[in-house]
Amino acid sequence: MRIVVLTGAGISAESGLTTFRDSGGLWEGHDPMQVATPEAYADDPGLVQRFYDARRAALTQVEPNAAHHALVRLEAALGDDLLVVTQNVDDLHERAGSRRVHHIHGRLRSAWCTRCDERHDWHGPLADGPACPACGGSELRPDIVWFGEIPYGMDLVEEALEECDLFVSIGTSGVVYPAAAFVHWARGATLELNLEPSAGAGDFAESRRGPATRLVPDWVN
Ligand SMILES: CC(C)NC(=O)[C@H](Cc1c[nH]c2ccccc12)NC(=O)[C@H](CCCC/N=C(/NCCC(=O)O)S[C@H]1O[C@H](COP(=O)(O)OP(=O)(O)OC[C@H]2O[C@@H](n3cnc4c(N)ncnc43)[C@H](O)[C@@H]2O)[C@@H](O)[C@H]1O)NC(=O)OCc1ccccc1
Repeated sequence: MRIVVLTGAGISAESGLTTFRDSGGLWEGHDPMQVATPEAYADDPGLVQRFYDARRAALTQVEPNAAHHALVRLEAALGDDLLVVTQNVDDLHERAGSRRVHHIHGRLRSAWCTRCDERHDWHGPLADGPACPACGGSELRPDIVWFGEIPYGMDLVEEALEECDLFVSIGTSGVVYPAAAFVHWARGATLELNLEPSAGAGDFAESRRGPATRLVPDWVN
């Protein structure tokens, strides 16, 4: 049984990470959808860097939850027949022990040098313009896919969806594309596990309602 699991902010909500739409959504009075754009970074790089520095720092205050851990158990059972595709930029899947995780929208704990194109594991702030460990330049940006930018590894994801026997979507509102279209790209059966109906709920063969920390372990066990 080849399974592709798509996760969104809802799987990390019970770990204490605010989702995009549930937290009243504002950051320093800014709509995240406005800050997470190359235009915002061009206009006010300091604002965007502080946005991601704050979220990167918040990772030290949270731990993976029962939903993340259940997917680790599923990976132990399925091995390479399970792929977790996440829209999340947090590292809770990996900290729970998942190995086969693909971040289509990037990672908070990675910095990308737009001068030498190197990527570096990064835990500290970027707002103070640190030097790139590879080229010494000061053009490190968050390794995050912003609105209007192409998500990472779409070929890998498309192939996995075309070959899967089951596609499961966990904790996502189904509003942001191309992730919101994956249910249509999936060849196999489709299941949604979400607190409330997502925008694409009607496109799933089955939808279950409830918190991820209950729904995901129940589904895996
Ligand atoms: C807003 C939307 C209309 N706009 C888009 O989709 C745009 C434009 C667009 C492209 N195609 C379109 C077609 C139609 C319309 C618009 C478009 N898309 C893009 O720009 C994308 C790039 C989008 C990526 C942007 N970056 C992010 N993140 C990183 C940044 C950052 O994190 O700061 S998106 C970001 O927002 C999205 C947030 O959604 P969710 O994760 O679902 O979170 P949300 O808060 O919305 O919902 C939480 C859900 O969880 C549930 N929940 C809450 N608590 C729990 C709980 N406890 N348990 C269970 N469930 C729970 C709730 O009920 C809720 O349903 C995530 O994807 C997240 O990564 N790029 C692109 O299309 O390039 C071209 C292309 C495409 C394909 C191939 C080649 C080229």
